[in-house]
Amino acid sequence: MKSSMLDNEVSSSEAPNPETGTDETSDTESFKCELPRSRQSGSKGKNLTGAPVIEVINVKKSYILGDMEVPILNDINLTVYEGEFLAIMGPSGSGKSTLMNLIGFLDRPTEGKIIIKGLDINELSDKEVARLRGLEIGFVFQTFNLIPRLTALENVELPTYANAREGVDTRKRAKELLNLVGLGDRMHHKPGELSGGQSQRVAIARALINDPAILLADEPTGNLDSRTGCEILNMFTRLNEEGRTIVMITHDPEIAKYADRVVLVKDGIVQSSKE
Ligand SMILES: Nc1ncnc2c1ncn2[C@@H]1O[C@H](COP(=O)(O)OP(=O)(O)OP(=O)(O)O)[C@@H](O)[C@H]1O
Repeated sequence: MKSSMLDNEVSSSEAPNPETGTDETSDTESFKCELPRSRQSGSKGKNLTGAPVIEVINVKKSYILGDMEVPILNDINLTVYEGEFLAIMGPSGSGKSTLMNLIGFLDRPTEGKIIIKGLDINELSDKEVARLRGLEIGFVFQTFNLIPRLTALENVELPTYANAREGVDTRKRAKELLNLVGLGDRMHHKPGELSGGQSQRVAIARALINDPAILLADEPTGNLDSRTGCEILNMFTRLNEEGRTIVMITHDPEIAKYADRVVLVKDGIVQSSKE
């Protein structure tokens, strides 16, 4: 078990609203996230002495449309270190999700190398890639991507059907994770019976089921009201402080403040990287 977050109680700010039983709020416009102290300027200064956990080297990606090759990523170079919280920003259509999908082995680059924890995807079989992805990478998407006919508990367990760590009682861990994200009383609900914030909590629990080293999040708060979004970001902050490497795509500079470092993808390259 990499983190101790399972042992922690869900903080009151992350618990569902006791009056409504949901985590949705009506004051969506007025609410503003208070950045956790550890994220406020001057107190970040994280000492990243860990090994590179993600290396993107001279990566190009194009799509074939009809008989045309459309280049999306021209020459991406990016290193993410163990324990880092990185935000990826950039204009719509610039290729942020494409890059994330390459890092998460959901797609392969046209050229170049992606190395995860020292393993080069180009040198792995499809089976090895699937195992590395299943055990070391957790995904959180803007649209939650839960399976509608499965309960919250079954959705959280789902990744373990393909890949699971040896000796782990996955049912027990799935329940612990749902408790952790404040959904102990919603385990047997299906996604259609959950709010957006609750659905995203299920998706986070699912992403953590195999205790991955890396969390990849594509606009994880994009479909949530601001208060619920803050709660999800605070959850990410805690997961990061416990040692997980996080890469998050966002359009919102306020959300990017949660990260240690922000990179900008534009015109097919990583254009800037500011601490
Ligand atoms: N499977 C695909 N086939 C062809 N083109 C694709 C495919 N996937 C993405 N694209 C194109 O690649 C470009 C980059 O898409 P991508 O989703 O990576 O951008 P993005 O920066 O994440 O955008 P947004 O911020 O709007 O989500 C877009 O022009 C898109 O149309």
